[in-house]
This record gives sequence, structure tokens and C-alpha cells, in this order.
Amino acid sequence: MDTHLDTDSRNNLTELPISPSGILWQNDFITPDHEQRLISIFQTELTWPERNGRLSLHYGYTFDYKTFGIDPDIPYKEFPEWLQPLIPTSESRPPDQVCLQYYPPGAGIPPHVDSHRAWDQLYALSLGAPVLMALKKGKGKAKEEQQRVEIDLLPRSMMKLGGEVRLHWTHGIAKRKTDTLPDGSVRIRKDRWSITYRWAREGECECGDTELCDTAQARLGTEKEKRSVLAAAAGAESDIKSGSESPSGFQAQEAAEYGR
Ligand SMILES: O=C(O)CCC(=O)C(=O)O
Ligand SMILES: [Fe+2]
Repeated sequence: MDTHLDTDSRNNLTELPISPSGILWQNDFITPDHEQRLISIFQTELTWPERNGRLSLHYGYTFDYKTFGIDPDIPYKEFPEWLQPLIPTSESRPPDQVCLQYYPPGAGIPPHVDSHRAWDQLYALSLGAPVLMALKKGKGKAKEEQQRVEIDLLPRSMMKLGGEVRLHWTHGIAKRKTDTLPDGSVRIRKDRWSITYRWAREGECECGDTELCDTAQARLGTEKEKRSVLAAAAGAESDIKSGSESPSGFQAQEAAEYGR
């Protein structure tokens, strides 16, 4: 495969001039040709889980959907050849965990904040069809205090979620077949892939956000031991119905869907 990307072309993020702050963005992280070659690898060379909805494959350390951190039982997997030229070079080291996800039309990912305890920096590369991502703040608050911003995840764009948006806003993709754009036009969802890169946190998160930070919740003693996720995994209807919140601030049903 032609992988002639120089280091600079992988380190060209600039902050979007919008609120929330902390969204760093790079259009055309790769060329359309390169994107097509990747999609063909995804479609013909990789073995995906056999089920409907969003599908995930992991490289480096494996993401543990019970703890939302690194799965200690699964050995490190080297990054495959196709992935190597897609690794951002803007951090001081390569990511510890990389997740390739396939979203068939209609699939989404529930609003969530990636675990503060486990992870520091987060990046996502979008491939295939565009999709709207919803950023939200203040879920537990009165309607007028809730904030919601949509960003269009364009194919071949690299996004870093840092600072305010990474720590204090959730991100998610609604499960639906179309997206309505700001100009009112309706865009039909098509196949999308994303590559999420996560850097393990060194030291503890000090953000203190007791609504979204699992470290802040643990210090307060309010962390509910990922109860909703465990309950959902065990199929415990009553716990699911009670809607107990997971530490990352989303509910049992959503947690079960995130953990796929
Ligand atoms: O698909 C994306 O762009 C984002 C995925 C995501 O938020 C995650 O895997 O935690
Ligand atoms: Fe995420």
C-alpha cells in the first residue's frame, strides 16, 4: 500500500473556533485514494463480529467494556500494517489503544464520556460516509441549562477531543437513518468507519467533575461500580429498569449498547 505520508501531514490539527473548546481538527488526514484502499481492506480482509449494529475491532491494548479501561486479560496486539500510517504523531508517544468501528446506516453510539480514570487523550478518524455527532452538557440539569452542539464528522477528518469537550461534555451519535443538517437538508446515512485512538492516563484525573469523571466519583464514594453495565451484561431486568447511572453518566441500556 502507498503510505507516503510524512510526519507533518499527521500533525496538523487546529482548534475549531466554537464552543465547547477543545475540539482540534484536521481535514483530509488522508487522501480519498488511501481512504478507498482502507475501506476495501476493512470489507475484504478483516474478520468482524457476526451481529447487527456497530462493530468494533481492537489493536494495541484491548478496550474492556466492563471497566471502560484496558482489558488486562488480552495481550497487546501490534498495529497492523494498514494502521501504522494512520497513527497521529502529535502526542509524545503512540496511542495505547486503537479501536476500528463500523457503523452500518442507522447505527450510533450512546452519549458517553470516555473514562477519565483510564484515558487521557482521545482522537477519532472518520472514514466513509459523514455523520453528525452530538456533544452535550448538563444532562441532569433543567432543560434551559442543557447545552447541545452538533458537529459533522466528515470523511478523512481527524478530530482530537481535548480539554473542556473531552472532560465536561458527552459525545455520541444518534441511532437514525438520516441526519438533518443546519441548512435543513436531510442526508441519508451510509456506511461509516471510525478509528478511535486512546492514550492511557498517567496519574489521576483532577478535573473534579462529579457528573462525568469516574475518578471524581470514586473519591466522593458515589461511583456505582459500573453497576448498570454489569447488570445489563447479566440481563438483570430490574436493575436495567431502575435506570441506575453508570459512572460515565449514561444509563444501563445505553451502557449495554456502548459495550458492544
Ligand atoms: O465513531 C466515532 O467517531 C467516535 C467513537 C467513540 O466515541 C468511542 O469509540 O468512544
Ligand atoms: Fe467516545
